[in-house]
Amino acid sequence: MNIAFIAHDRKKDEMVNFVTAYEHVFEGHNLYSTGTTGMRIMESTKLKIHRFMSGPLGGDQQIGALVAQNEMDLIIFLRDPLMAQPHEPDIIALLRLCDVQGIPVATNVATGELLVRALQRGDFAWRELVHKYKPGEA
Ligand SMILES: O=C(CO)COP(=O)(O)O
Repeated sequence: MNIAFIAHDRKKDEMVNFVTAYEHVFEGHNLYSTGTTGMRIMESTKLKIHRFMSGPLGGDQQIGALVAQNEMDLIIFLRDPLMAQPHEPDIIALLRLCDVQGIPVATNVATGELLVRALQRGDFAWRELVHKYKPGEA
C-alpha cells in the first residue's frame, strides 16, 4: 500500500511516537511524507520514506497529486487544530481530494490507530483492485 505521513510542527513528536509504535506494520509498505515529517520519522526508525517538499513549500500539494490519481491508499495527517498555517488552502485541498477519491485519512492518532489495525487485518486489500483498474483515468 502507498501510505503518506504528514504532521504539523506541534504534532511531529506525536507522529514519531505513532509511527515508531507501528513500525513493524509500516515497514512492508511504500511510504511517503512531507519533508520535515519524513526526516523526523527516519531519524527515529529504520523506515525508508520518500520525502516530498516541506508542507508550506508545496509538499501537501505533491501528495495531493498522487491522491488525485488515486494512487495513495492511506494518509495519516496530524494537523494542528490550534494554529493557523500559512498554506491552509493546500491543506484543505488535500483533504478535499481525499474525499473526492474516498481515501482513508486520519487527522488524529485515535483514528490513525483504527486505520493501522485495519491495515494489519487486511481491510485495505480492496485498494489493490483500485491500482489494477483505474476507471477515472482519461
Ligand atoms: O506543513 C505540513 C503539512 O501541512 C508538514 O510539512 P513538514 O513535514 O515539511 O513540516
